[in-house]
Amino acid sequence: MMQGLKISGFNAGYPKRQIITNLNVPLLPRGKITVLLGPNGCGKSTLLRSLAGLNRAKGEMWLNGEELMTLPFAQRASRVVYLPQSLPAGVHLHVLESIIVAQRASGGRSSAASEAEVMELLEQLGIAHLAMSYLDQLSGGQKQLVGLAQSLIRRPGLLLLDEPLSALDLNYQFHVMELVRRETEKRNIVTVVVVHDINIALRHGQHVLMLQNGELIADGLPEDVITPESLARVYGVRGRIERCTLGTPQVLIDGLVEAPSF
Ligand SMILES: Nc1ncnc2c1ncn2[C@@H]1O[C@H](COP(=O)(O)OP(=O)(O)OP(=O)(O)O)[C@@H](O)[C@H]1O
Repeated sequence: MMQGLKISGFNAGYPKRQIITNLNVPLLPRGKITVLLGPNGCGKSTLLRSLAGLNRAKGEMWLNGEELMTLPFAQRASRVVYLPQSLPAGVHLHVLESIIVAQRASGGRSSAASEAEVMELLEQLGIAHLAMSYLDQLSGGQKQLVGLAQSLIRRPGLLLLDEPLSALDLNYQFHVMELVRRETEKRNIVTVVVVHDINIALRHGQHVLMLQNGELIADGLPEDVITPESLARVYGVRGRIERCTLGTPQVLIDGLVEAPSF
């Protein structure tokens, strides 16, 4: 049985607008973080939402040998969790309750998490002290961490995180990506994370997909996909890859490929 996520002939979009056309992704590995990159508006959120069954789509998606597109929504939702860019506003629950509610919403495939398990997860995310705080009284970054806890507690086979770092400070970005990497490995799941920061992708991604205008233009190891050529083609910037003293690759941007005219 094929392990990982395979996407074939995938089409997705909105009633009057097709965004993703005939997307084929040979295999996203299990136990590893795949980073999804691409310019604003290229279709990253549309793709993730469609994989989660939240947007209309056609085609095939195979997760560990099981075809998910033909499953009833509730069964698919127990296997695929999508964390949107921001949590819905106006939910008057405290953090602990919201995580228990999220877990119950996962369709009962996994046994109920104990309060101790939820608290341990909050501890790992550094937000245990917020367990009794109301969601609508949290900062943007704290809400993102709660969203991550709500996603992980549902024990998905496919975890889709849409810009989970956008409100986090530098230290938390690092901490959260390390946690997501550890959990992805421990749970042996497929995790896809949308980020805009190329250096986060290089440092924390173990596989990279690059989208442009709804089409997959590169798929592979971070250093094979993030190159001066792809940066110029996809983002229109002149970039080079340098190594820091610890050997980690970093992108330095020297300017735009074509200077804008004023
Ligand atoms: N509900 C909608 N109805 C019609 N078009 C939409 C809808 N939502 C998004 N789009 C369009 O689909 C295209 C892809 O949007 P999407 O949000 O998937 O891009 P993205 O790559 O996630 O962008 P960003 O990096 O800016 O978040 C955009 O042109 C957008 O205008």
